[in-house]
Amino acid sequence: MKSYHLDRFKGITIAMYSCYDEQGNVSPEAARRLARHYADVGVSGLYVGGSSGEGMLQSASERKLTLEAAVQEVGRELTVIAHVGAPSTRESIELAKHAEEVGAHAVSAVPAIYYRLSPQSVERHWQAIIDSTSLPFIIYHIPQTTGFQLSKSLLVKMAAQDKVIGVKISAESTFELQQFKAAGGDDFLVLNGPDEQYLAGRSIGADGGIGGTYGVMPELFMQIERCFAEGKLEEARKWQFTVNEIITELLSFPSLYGACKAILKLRGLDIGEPRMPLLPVAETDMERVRALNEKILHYIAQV
Ligand SMILES: CC(=O)N[C@@H]([C@@H](O)[C@H](O)[C@H](O)CO)[C@@H](O)CC(=O)C(=O)O
Repeated sequence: MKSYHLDRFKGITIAMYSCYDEQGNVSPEAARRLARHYADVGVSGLYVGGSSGEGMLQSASERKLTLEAAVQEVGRELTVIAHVGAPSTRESIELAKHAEEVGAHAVSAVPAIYYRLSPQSVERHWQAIIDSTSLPFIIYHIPQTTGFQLSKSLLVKMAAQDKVIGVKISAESTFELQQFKAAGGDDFLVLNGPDEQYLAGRSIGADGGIGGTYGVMPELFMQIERCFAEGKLEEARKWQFTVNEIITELLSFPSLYGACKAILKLRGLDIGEPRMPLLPVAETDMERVRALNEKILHYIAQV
């Protein structure tokens, strides 16, 4: 059995968006507002600095500012996981140590990006991060962006350590998710990444989910989770289909995060635009964004 309390990592964890001011600088104030909003909605946790958080587009000091703001605002109410993946192991270690200092509850990392890495390199990279703090560690498996395919054997080797408490799997195969769950064992968390498959992931063994589109409709994902936990599978499926209709529309914009941020802005939560090369919503698309926001609010009102 792991010596860490795993339940706190289950449920709905929001992959928090980046927060910038009008000049495009990281805004700790906006990060606090956004984190507070999610805590008030009642989600389980925040995943800070991941894909949705644009960690890879920010300097280490910017990432630290965002994490500090989130932990200070909601660290006593929510589980805060710091994504510390970076192009180099050295930078990831710096971020992991900082995450521990400021009170994050876990660290997580993708394999180092850009270079094609051997499994041995990735293992050494993750191990160096794990050894740099006393925090639990969650592997971030997202092969479609990193190009690294995590094998079951490496997963099993990593999961044998007390500190390695789980994997966030953003690959789209629910079969792989189930295989990782079986390989990791009962006290190893598997967290669903593709939001379109939240219910499928949960049904086949995921313990919860971490997702980017949760940020514009956390209530709907909490509803799927509630229905699933109560065994109301027909209802859970209905809500998953609703969510998928919304995600399909979100993905039709030139940038998913641009659309999500524009929606939050319409609701009074201005967290800036995505950072280039990610695109903001074009003025000509704003009518569509407004209609989508209305649709999401309509569904949220039915929960
Ligand atoms: C490939 C990818 O970016 N997947 C997203 C999903 O939330 C994704 O945006 C969603 O399912 C829409 O396709 C997450 O798994 C990533 C995530 O949680 C993060 O921001 O770190």
